[in-house]
Amino acid sequence: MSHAVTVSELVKRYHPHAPAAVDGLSFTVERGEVFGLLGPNGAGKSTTVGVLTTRMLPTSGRCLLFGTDVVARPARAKRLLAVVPQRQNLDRSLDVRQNLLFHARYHGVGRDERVRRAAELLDLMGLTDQAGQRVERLSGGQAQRVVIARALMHAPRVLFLDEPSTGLDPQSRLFLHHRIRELRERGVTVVLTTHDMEEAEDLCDRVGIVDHGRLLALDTPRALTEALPGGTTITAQVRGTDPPTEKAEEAAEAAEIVAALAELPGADSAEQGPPARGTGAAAAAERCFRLRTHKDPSVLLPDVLRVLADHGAEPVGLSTARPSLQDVFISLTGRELR
Ligand SMILES: Nc1ncnc2c1ncn2[C@@H]1O[C@H](COP(=O)(O)OP(=O)(O)OP(=O)(O)O)[C@@H](O)[C@H]1O
Repeated sequence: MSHAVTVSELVKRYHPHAPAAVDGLSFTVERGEVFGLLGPNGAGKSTTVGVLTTRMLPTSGRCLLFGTDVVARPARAKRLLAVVPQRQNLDRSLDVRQNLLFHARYHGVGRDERVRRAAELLDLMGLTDQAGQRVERLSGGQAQRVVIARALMHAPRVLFLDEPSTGLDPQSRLFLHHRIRELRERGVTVVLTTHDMEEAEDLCDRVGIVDHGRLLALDTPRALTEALPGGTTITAQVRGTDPPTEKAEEAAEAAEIVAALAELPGADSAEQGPPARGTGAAAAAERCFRLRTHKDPSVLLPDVLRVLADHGAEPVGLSTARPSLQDVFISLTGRELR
């Protein structure tokens, strides 16, 4: 069975002498998967989606949707796909429901089926109350939902979302993420582009990290972060001594704590770090210890607390942090994503 999306050695050059915007990209997307292309501005994500959605021609390489070549068979490819662009392009002269119905008619969906699908999608997107409203009166989040509902009216098998959360408030973003998961449950394949690593981590079954038109890594968010050296960090904030002990004594005590933490079974390394909380004298007096592990951190937490208690150190905060996709990007490129 063919993949939902196949991209092979895709190259796109906007000008003959300009560097390639997409530079030999290859990946596949499975049926029913939420797949994310994650990368900074200018990485080539929108260009890749542009070729896949027949909006632009590639310089070389091949793109297939469910086995259909998008360059050789663009009309057939268009029936299989829907795209939600970065900027909403609703028809301002129509109301919400009419936007959906017109789109379906354009795609040859019969009358009864159009009406049925519009009602179902308005409900799915939480827009039933806005069905008769002119689109210019909608909020940004509502308009985004109408664009998605409209895109789904011809029952595409793969939905492309270009930076779907840009400009959305946190509540609308959450709503959108729920709906995208629901679409996956219904068997729709979703390909989204984002430069938001939290979005990619939350939503995507697999993520392809792109930079300068090239694929740097591709895997599940979990596998990408777990492959990083360093593993999970456990941070313990400890109350300062009162009255403050001599500097030398305090340093010796801290070194003992660090050594004991580093010796715990499952610990990869330990160190003393700068205090992480607040400002002022109390915070300045706080001390912070960090331990890195590749094991389940919850198993280590009781041991960490025991080490602190053994040294008379009173914990005031304890937290764990798994590496993020941001850390993966930094390790791959040496720069931050944003
Ligand atoms: N129409 C165009 N003409 C010339 N160059 C273009 C055009 N569109 C994009 N580019 C260039 O191609 C490269 C990739 O751009 P693209 O928009 O695909 O990246 P992106 O990863 O989607 O970034 P963003 O998140 O900013 O949309 C960039 O260097 C961009 O300047």
